Amino acid sequence: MGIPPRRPLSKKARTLQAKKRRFSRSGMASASLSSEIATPGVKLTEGEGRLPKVVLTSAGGSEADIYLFGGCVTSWKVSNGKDLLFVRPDSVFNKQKPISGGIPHCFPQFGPGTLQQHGFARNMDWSITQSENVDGDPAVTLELKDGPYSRSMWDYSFQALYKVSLKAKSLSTELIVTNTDKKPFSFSTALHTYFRASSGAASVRGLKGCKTLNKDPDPKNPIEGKEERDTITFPGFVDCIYLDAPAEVHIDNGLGDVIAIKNSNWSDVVVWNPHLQMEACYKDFICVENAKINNVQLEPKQSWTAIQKLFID
Ligand SMILES: O=P(O)(O)OC[C@H]1O[C@@H](O)[C@H](O)[C@@H](O)[C@@H]1O
Repeated sequence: MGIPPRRPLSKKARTLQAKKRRFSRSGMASASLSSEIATPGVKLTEGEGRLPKVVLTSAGGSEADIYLFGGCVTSWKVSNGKDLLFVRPDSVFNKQKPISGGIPHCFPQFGPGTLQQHGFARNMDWSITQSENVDGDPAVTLELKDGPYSRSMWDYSFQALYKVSLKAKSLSTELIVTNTDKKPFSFSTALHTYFRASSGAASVRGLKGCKTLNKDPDPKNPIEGKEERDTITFPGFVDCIYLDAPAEVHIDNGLGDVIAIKNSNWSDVVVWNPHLQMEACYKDFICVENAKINNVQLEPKQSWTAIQKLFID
């Protein structure tokens, strides 16, 4: 019996096949593409530099962009169209450098340390493993696994799952790191969130009483202290770690918005503004980063989970 002749593909099937070919060439997850495309409010598109980008659109009118390169959320637009995140004007979208803006990952090192600054996760292609839409609220889960590039720096087998969920007034992320190796490993991590702001008018509340590690003037030898202020402002260069921070912190972006950052298991917060080190853009953002500064130790098969929720009134 010969091979039966193939039925010609419909236009929709041809487009899907072409997309699958395009993204699998660059190492992206093609297996998940069809289910991803079938999920309302979740779309895989080409972003800047033709890099694959997931766009989430909620029934409540909010929108979020997530680049697979770096697993980086670059935009969170609330229903009035305002983007509450910031991407630095010096960002490049060519995989030669991490995307400098939005919510880059720092993993498996916050730094400074023996690996590259902030680790390699922001320099690797993540893939889509799942997408869903619950009552008009979309979510996508990205995955990062070790490969030759990560192994050359950090010789461990791991899986990181990163679920980004969008609602009308919130953007949530859940990070699950699993040790898939036969030996234990340890890591530090952060979500290096860039909030659009008028830095001269912006402030952060909720960190009073925390133990601080001030990285100014020397990031390699931070000065220990305690935060005495109710409200942290940005009159100059700021680079400070807050240890054992509370589960909720508030940002006034100086542009008319108050954003609540709620978290579970992100024990620390980093507050950063480069001031004159980045003369072109320091006035336009502040970074408030949920972080895990002290190492998390994972035995084989163990996982660590942390959730960050950004809310707007
Ligand atoms: O320019 P990068 O690699 O994204 O890092 C920016 C800053 O990130 C902050 O989290 C650090 O506390 C700073 O010390 C650092 O300079």
